[in-house]
Amino acid sequence: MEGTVVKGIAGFYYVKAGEQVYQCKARGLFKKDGIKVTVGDEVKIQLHEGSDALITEIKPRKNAFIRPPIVNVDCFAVVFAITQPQPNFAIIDRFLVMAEKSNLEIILCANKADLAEEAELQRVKDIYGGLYPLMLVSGKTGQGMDELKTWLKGKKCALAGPSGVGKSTILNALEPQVAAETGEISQKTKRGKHTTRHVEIFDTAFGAMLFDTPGFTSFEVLEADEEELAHLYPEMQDYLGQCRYDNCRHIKEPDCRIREAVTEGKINKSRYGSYVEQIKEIREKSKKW
Ligand SMILES: Nc1nc2c(ncn2[C@@H]2O[C@H](COP(=O)(O)OP(=O)(O)OP(=O)(O)O)[C@@H](O)[C@H]2O)c(=O)[nH]1
Ligand SMILES: [Zn+2]
Repeated sequence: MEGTVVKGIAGFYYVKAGEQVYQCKARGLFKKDGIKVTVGDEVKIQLHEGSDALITEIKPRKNAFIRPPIVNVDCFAVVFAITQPQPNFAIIDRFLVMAEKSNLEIILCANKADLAEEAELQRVKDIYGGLYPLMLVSGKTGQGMDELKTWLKGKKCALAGPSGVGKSTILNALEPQVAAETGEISQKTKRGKHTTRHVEIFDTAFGAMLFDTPGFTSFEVLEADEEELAHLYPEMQDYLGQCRYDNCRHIKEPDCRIREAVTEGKINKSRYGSYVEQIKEIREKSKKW
């Protein structure tokens, strides 16, 4: 039988196959390959009468995240607030770069549309409108939720974004049942900062599977290298290879096509600023080693 690992606690894995969830054990067989069964895994299981089922095979993964530990994410909904708090575009772009690197579909959820001024909305549209599907939503009023559901349907999705932008509120608007269960857990988690908690993926009535990943707020490391970074900015693709130097990093080099495109307004300044910041960060990090 085949199914999806929806939860792992204390050595047990919970595998959803059809409408049933089976409590399973995983024997040592994966450990020798350095693989640990993870939430999101597609697996084969064997049922044993009178005892726990056994996971016998892990299917190849599409992608894998360490913090939080989840795999096979089809879609990242990167959430930010259009206002209150003001968007931190550098952080949004880091989420986007990570998502680009992970081979998954990206949608942007600009939340708190109910509070946003026209100018604030316009700024967000100017930066991201042509790059990614951009949804103006409000977890509070429900604006945009139907459109969001249509995008998420049929996929394993994670809401990602900084603290306080409204991820829990959106989750609640999408599927109150899921939010209720995760709310309880986060209450417990908030008591101790380093409490580890389990990750879970929930089936929704509208046909998406949602990872409950409240920890998906920041990144330990930016895993791109200098050369790769520009490839993770979709708007730069058309211009790569047209700079004077083959190894141009598009910072100060002469005859740089990317910087030209920024001047011409073809690449957004805010996005380019994030790129430069990330290059500097990658350089800093390589100095330490
Ligand atoms: N007006 C308005 N307020 C919102 C909206 N979405 C969230 N809020 C409020 O913004 C605050 C933060 O929302 P949360 O859903 O807790 O944010 P979060 O991203 O889950 O935050 P963390 O749990 O810290 O990661 C709360 O006070 C919400 O009531 C919205 O669309 N409109
Ligand atoms: Zn260049």
